[in-house]
Amino acid sequence: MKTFVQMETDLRLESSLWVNNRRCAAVLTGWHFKWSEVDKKSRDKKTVSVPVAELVGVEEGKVEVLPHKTVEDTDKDFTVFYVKRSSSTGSCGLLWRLGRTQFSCPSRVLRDQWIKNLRTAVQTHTPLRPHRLLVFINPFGGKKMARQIFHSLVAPLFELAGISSHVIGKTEVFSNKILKDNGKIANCMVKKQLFCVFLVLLVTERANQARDHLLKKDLMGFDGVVCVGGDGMFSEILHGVIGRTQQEAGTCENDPGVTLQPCPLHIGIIPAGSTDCVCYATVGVIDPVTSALHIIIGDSQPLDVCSVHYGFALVRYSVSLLGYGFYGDVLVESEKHRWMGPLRYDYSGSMVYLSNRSYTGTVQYLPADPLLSSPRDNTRCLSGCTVCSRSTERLFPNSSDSGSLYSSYSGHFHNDLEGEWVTVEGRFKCVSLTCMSSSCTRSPMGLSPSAHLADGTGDLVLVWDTNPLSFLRFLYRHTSTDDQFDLPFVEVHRVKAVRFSLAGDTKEEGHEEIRELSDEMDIEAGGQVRSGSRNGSQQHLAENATGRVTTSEKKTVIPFTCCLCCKKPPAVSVWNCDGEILPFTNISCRIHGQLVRLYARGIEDKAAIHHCSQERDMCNITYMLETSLP
Ligand SMILES: Nc1ncnc2c1ncn2[C@@H]1O[C@H](COP(=O)(O)OP(=O)(O)OP(=O)(O)O)[C@@H](O)[C@H]1O
Repeated sequence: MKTFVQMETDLRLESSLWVNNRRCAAVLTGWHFKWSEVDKKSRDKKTVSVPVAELVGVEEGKVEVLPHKTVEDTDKDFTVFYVKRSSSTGSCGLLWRLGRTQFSCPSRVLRDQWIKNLRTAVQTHTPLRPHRLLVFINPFGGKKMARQIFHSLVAPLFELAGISSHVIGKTEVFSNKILKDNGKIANCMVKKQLFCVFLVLLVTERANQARDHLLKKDLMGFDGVVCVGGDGMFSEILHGVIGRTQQEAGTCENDPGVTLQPCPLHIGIIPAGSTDCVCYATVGVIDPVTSALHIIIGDSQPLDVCSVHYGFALVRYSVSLLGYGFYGDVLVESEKHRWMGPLRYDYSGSMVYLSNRSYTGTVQYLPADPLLSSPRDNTRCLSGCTVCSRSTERLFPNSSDSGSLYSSYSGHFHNDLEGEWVTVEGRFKCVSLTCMSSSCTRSPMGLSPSAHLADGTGDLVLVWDTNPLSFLRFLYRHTSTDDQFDLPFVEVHRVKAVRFSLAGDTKEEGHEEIRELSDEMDIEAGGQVRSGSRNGSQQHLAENATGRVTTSEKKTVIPFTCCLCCKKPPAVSVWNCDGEILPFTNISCRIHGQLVRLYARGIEDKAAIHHCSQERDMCNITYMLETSLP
């Protein structure tokens, strides 16, 4: 802290600058860059204050970015790019846009001093800005627009921030990097602006290519991985990043009791899928420009991850929804109607609802400390959430500085599996577990509105069997602000771990199903499970470094085979794990606190930001009046 104060003092720069031919008083304090018109009456005077952490780039001359980048290279001007917020309708977060202001100085010397100081401030105070990024683009995700989204909206911003998106083509070779192109693998050249940043682009040609790349290729020197796609693509990258970290740490992911190592690589999500739930729940808006700006400034949002095991074999990781019963059935049904596009979810939801099914099972859960937080406490996990920050200290107790770089957490993770398990048994409409609110555009409050992104817990929602009308009421409440847990047949528990097993009369059928699936899925002792393919997009857990898994990929046998008009409803449902069907019913789940980090900062509180900026303006006005200008 002492050094920063010192740096802040060192970096102080104050002078008159001209914006649109109007004289402004400008001050750079290390943490903020502020300017306000000096010749206006004080009550009309407005101060613009940009945190240094939110500066995107500083360039010489008068720079325009729209419709194309143009630079008028004068020697007394410079242009500053920064994050500018605007509210958005229909989203819970704020849209970020690129702010731009051109400044003129009385002399070239002063101009150069401003540029140098602004760049130094950024380099000093934003240590998590990425310098090397690996970008994966799924050209088939969502509306198949991922490539265009990246090149038209994201690459220009990366370039401004010094992350050039000039693709090395067949005729161009940059530096000594030999690159494959023709649109498959392209490397980018680097232009020195704020930083020297290196970007590698990979447009995927098949499902799981990104995951395999992350598991097997040299990742030395990369700070982060950017995913341009939807939730399925994010999940692929999540598995790659976690798997690679455990491989390198020598941690056995198949052991359900093992403490997983937190991942040093950050993940950035540029939303370009048909469902972008993880992006929505961590940023508050589905907007490629907002997400790109979070990546550029190196925001860092820890995220809890749930591991799912079948016996001593890792099945998958989940961050948003792990749901049995209704949510599993809807996924199975929707897979049969992929041709309908996104409409298939509405159609399948209605069909499954009308079939009015429920399933027996035994749920065991390990409750989280009720004194820390509760799923019914009516709080929202927003940017700067105190529950999550306190959890960082609890999850990483031996870390000397819990605000320090993430890599320093390694090896200090606290294995928090103490407590008494609770067992409930009965007939459920659905059982679901989520590590985040899982809010999305359709359900702005999400599956569990008070769930936290990074507190090391998940919310377990048990919906007991009930009549169709009551269940509809429960489902409908997800689309409004009404409390979906305030119903007599619904329970919600904040938990650290969950086990599910088939119970009662379904036991035999369940075992049969698992035997069948075990035949389909080769599991070696201590090895990982490889599940089968779902329309080419299901992600499979890969062979680990030791090559213990040897099977080839096989077709998934979905146990839930009967159609909705069957006379006899199925006794067993399936698990929906972040949009993928799990091939096992009896599973154990465990939440790993802050296992990965995203280039995000959580959902910004619109009201607080507005209040804060008003206060800052007032404060700055007073400050300006008191400051004598040169
Ligand atoms: N080149 C590719 N060809 C086919 N599938 C791919 C390719 N690259 C990635 N995938 C797979 O496509 C799946 C879906 O991708 P993504 O999440 O980007 O799009 P989406 O439209 O949101 O998907 P969903 O079908 O889940 O709604 C992912 O599971 C990913 O593994």
